[in-house]
Amino acid sequence: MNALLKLDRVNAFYGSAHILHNLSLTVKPGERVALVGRNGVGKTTVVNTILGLAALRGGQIHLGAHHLARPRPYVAAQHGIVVVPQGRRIVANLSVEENLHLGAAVGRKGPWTVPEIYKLFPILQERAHTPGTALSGGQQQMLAVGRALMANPSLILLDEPTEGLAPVIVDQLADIFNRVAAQGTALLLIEQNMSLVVRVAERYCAMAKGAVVAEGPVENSRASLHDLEAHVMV
Ligand SMILES: Nc1ncnc2c1ncn2[C@@H]1O[C@H](COP(=O)(O)OP(=O)(O)OP(=O)(O)O)[C@@H](O)[C@H]1O
Repeated sequence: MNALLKLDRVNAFYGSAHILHNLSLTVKPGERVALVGRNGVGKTTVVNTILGLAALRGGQIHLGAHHLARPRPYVAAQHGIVVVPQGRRIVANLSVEENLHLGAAVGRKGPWTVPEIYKLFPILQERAHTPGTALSGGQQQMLAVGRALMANPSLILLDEPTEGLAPVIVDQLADIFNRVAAQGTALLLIEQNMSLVVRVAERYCAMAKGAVVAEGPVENSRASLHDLEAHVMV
């Protein structure tokens, strides 16, 4: 079976700044992969390159069987790959429910509808008509995940979804990510909180200086946590 996402020796730039250096990475259907590494190694740039927000100049990206010649955000979504961006980017003048509908704009059919999102996140139903940005940080993150699910993706790229959130919210999100993955959606989790990574991921790719430099299995164990922390310690 084709990988959902395959980056093969990708080089990416912001202007003349060369950020990704021959980076290779694969996510298969249903897989839960963590992309880890210190601040500034280029994790967000991996996402930005898939979306066309950083310039791809060398190497290849495949989304399933599709060769991504000109990356654009809507092209990724059409092929079932959606992003929960760092900072969430909830649209300020839209309600919670309107923000959810935005996620469905790509028109992919599948199990996720507004009522299904409300079953996953009852708090979003309670606050359906509130402006999205009036929610707490944790609730906004739930909204960002719900909005991504509305595109009925085969793979969700989560860019630091727990940044700045209280441990109790992180626990809730870990549970949600596991429920979403159990239903068959693959995850690529960019995360600094390794205790979340060991609860959600089954494999890690560690980055340094714009390339993947190590890969391995992840288990919900102390040994795995220790192993992962070595890749992010400054
Ligand atoms: N728009 C931009 N223009 C130029 N350089 C950028 C731009 N965005 C990021 N960079 C640089 O690219 C490098 C990689 O940044 P990136 O955000 O991908 O790292 P990261 O691993 O996601 O780190 P963090 O955990 O801090 O988000 C950094 O040196 C950063 O300063």
